[in-house]
Amino acid sequence: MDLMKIASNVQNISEAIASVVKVDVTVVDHQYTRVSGTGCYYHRIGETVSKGSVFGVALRRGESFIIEDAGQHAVCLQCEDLKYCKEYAEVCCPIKVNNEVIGVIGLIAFEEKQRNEILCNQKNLIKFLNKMADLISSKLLEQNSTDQIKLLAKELEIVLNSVDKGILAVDDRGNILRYNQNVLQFFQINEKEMNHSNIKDFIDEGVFKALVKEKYKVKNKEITYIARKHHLRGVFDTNPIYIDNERVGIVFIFSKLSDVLNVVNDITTGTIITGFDEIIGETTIFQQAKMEAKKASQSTSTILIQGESGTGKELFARAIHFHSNRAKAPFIPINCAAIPEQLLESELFGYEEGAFTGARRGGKAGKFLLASGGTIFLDEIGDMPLHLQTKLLRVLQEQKIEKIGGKELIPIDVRVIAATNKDLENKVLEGEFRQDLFYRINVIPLQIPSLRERKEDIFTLVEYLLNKCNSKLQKDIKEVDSQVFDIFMNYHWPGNVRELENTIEYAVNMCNESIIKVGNLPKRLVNRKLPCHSSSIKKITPIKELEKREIEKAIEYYQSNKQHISKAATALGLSRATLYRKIKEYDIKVVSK
Ligand SMILES: Nc1ncnc2c1ncn2[C@@H]1O[C@H](COP(=O)(O)OP(=O)(O)OP(=O)(O)O)[C@@H](O)[C@H]1O
Repeated sequence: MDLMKIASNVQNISEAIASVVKVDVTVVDHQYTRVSGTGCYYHRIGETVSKGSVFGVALRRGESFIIEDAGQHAVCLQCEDLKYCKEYAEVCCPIKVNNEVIGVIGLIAFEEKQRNEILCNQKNLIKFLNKMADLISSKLLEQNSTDQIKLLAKELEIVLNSVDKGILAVDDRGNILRYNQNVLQFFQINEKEMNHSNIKDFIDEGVFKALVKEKYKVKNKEITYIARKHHLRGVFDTNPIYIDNERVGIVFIFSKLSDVLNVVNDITTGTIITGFDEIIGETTIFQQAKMEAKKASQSTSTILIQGESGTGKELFARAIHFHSNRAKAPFIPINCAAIPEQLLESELFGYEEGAFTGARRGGKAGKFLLASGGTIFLDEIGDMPLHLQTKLLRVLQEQKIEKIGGKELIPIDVRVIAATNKDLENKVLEGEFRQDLFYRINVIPLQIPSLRERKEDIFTLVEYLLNKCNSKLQKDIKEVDSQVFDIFMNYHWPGNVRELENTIEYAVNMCNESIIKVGNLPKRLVNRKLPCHSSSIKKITPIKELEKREIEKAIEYYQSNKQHISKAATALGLSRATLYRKIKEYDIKVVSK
């Protein structure tokens, strides 16, 4: 508690007292510094008084007392300044805050007349001086609370400005009460403009009215703000401000949509960063594909990746994204075949609140919006229904999307990489895929070779996948037996690298030694004695067997008919005699009715 903080107040009070009481007044603080003074003490404000002086004693004792005969009093006799002292009498009173002495106020007589005045009014003067001491201490307390409030306000301002969201408090009518610096950046306006604004300048009046219905509490409400050249999409939350159970306003917390989407991306896909060095393959045909993909990553044109299932199309798409200058923005994959047709449109383009029954409150941002600034990977695009192909074509041409139930076209900046394991050109010929969309997405075609076409890569792939599985399953298998490689090289790998990866994982699970042997492989690979193309022979049925089956079928079908043999023979295109011969030959049982 420092009296110096209210020095000018203390001086005013001292002067007021001096003019009423007609004696000089001075105040000394707990550090023996003169804070105020009238008459000859006025010029001595700021000096340090001696600890042995009357004021020093008063400070230490913490009680009021009077010196009637200055110079003779026991206290005066110990004072270092005794020989210079011109005082006749003194009244001293401690100034206390919460029982702590923070200073002393004193009345000083420099003449006999003043001394008499003091002596005649001793009681009243002490009472009066105590009241003045209380006045000074309450002034100090008041100053301290004001300082604390100022400090709190400053701390709050620092906290509000260090939040990376726009925070804005308004009263019930929408008049601006408080805001942080981010709000100014968010709406790109200056303080003067903000001070003259109303919340309805930033959000739709209808939205503000709806807030009343929601009891001033909403979450993730979308906002589109267009003013002058500034165009912004964001979301906001609100909370009512209550003081003593009375609502006095609302606080808005604004975030940029792109920031929210980046957070979503960081949490969902952001950690799976794929580089080209994770795509394994040394053969010329595969290296060629990797080189083309690297080149494509430097452009923003649409890419169509074609290749059989499991060849690594998604791996390539990821590597292209993370090798491009969009790497810091989201990579959003969506499998067009895995999502039911009715849901695919809302997954891709999102919807507004109330767009259809069951639509989520606050609507939903589709994958295109989530991919803002980044890349969307449309996997299995060949399975996209025709009506969505039309919508996708429009989006790609106009670079704008329209949410389901939405009224506005939202500009987007998204690179599209599509992939398919179907023969898309054939689908175009059969009318199942729009030709114009095919040309629109096939700007940079990328063909990923099947594992069959690059069997030499099996060696490096096995080494890579073995390491991957070892760390996944916490095993330490060193190598793969040469007989296993023989089987791998003779197999036709319809599931490509995915199938090889799963085969290795199976073998690592089954292997209890340090080398994977034939016995650790899945049965489907080991039991294949014949070269890959001969497997189809098993499926070919001998003609005689087919003939027997068809005769049995015809006889069973006509068995309730009196002329069942004649009918069956006609149906089979045989004479009755030939049919009888074949029934005998194949030992078919005939039950006649
Ligand atoms: N060249 C490669 N190097 C290392 N791993 C690969 C390679 N190609 C594919 N893989 C692995 O094989 C699995 C399947 O790859 P991916 O999903 O990219 O294939 P896809 O062609 O997109 O399959 P689908 O057509 O079924 O969607 C993944 O685990 C992937 O990591």
